[in-house]
Amino acid sequence: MRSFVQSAQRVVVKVGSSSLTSAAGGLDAERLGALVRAVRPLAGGRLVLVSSGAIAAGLAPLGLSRRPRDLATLQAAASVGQSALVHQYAEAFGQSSHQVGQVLLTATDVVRRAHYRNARTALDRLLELGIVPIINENDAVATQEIRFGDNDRLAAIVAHLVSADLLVLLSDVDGVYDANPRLGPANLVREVRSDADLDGLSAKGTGTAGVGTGGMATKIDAARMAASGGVTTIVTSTARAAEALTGAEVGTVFYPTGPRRAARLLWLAHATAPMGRLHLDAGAVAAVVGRSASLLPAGVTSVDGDFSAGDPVELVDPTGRAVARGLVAFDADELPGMLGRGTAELAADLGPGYDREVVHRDDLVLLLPSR
Ligand SMILES: Nc1ncnc2c1ncn2[C@@H]1O[C@H](COP(=O)(O)OP(=O)(O)O)[C@@H](O)[C@H]1O
Ligand SMILES: N[C@@H](CCC(=O)OP(=O)(O)O)C(=O)O
Repeated sequence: MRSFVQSAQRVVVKVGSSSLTSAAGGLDAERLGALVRAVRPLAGGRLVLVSSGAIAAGLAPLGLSRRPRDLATLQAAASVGQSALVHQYAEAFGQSSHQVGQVLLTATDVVRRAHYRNARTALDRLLELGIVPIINENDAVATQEIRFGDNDRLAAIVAHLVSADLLVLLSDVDGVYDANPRLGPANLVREVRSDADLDGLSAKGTGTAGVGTGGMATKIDAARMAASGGVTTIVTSTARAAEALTGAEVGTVFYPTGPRRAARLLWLAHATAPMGRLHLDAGAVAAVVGRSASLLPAGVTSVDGDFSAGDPVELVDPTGRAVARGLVAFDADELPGMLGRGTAELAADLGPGYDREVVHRDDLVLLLPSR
């Protein structure tokens, strides 16, 4: 038995579209009901559910037989499907008198400091009130640029946002195998303590006929991301969820590989699309990487990209290697006139608003050596 599961006070469970849809596509109320029965013992303060399935649930009402390709129709399907999805959760949890609360997040909600605090406060309060938060990406308004992209990654971020002790990623396969088990014989990977345990693994293909976006590769990325921020993660199937949540040795466990980090910094480190690049001189690299200092305008030699204040950018060393990511404090078009100059001089010249860091140390993450 796994004692870390039995002692977990807050657990984030993520369920994929593959576990909620019928073979014909569309939402399957029975499968959803089975999932709810499996997670119900944690409901009422310990459980946060991250559920996919909005797009799958929206297909039939819109008369679509498969996932649409264009963003606007996807958004429409998600909008229609999300309400059906949450309605079904409300009914299923309602059987044990548990209330659910829908929370739809976009990437900006966990990057910008004020939004991040707001999301955290809202989730904390829901849990204190004994309500089960049902989280999904806000697909109806998310654009390509500001997407989490998949709910596995979103669940890893949510696990940090609520300071969860445990993240459980549920799918239609009972763990991570060394190759896609649907395509031939494969061996279950029981434990991942470092990236070396994943050497040679192949994670191509998904189980869902095009309604989900994850696949095993995104679950592995999300589990590594959560583990790098100190959250233990189990990957297993919905069918084994009840066992996994009582501590049975099922699925694949990713053990923590790093200390706990704020969710927004975790997202920043793993954000797939920085909006620009700041080129640093050697002194600035030494300050930022070696001494965890803020980045000042004096150490920036040039800037690429079209970003606004608050956007994620990559910090690169003089050889062009990305060494860190951060939330930039100025718009791209403000920076060229500031580069290489001291903050006092900038303040005297341009005004007091310019006497500050280009990237504050609290908004900076150093990239993992493996990246
Ligand atoms: N190495 C692997 N181990 C386990 N499953 C794998 C692997 N590689 C690919 N897969 C596939 O990933 C699928 C799960 O991903 P997906 O269907 O996207 O799940 P969900 O919709 O639950 O997020 C499995 O059904 C399996 O076919
Ligand atoms: N947000 C989307 C799901 C995206 C996603 O990651 O799907 P999945 O791989 O099934 O977890 C939806 O609700 O349809």
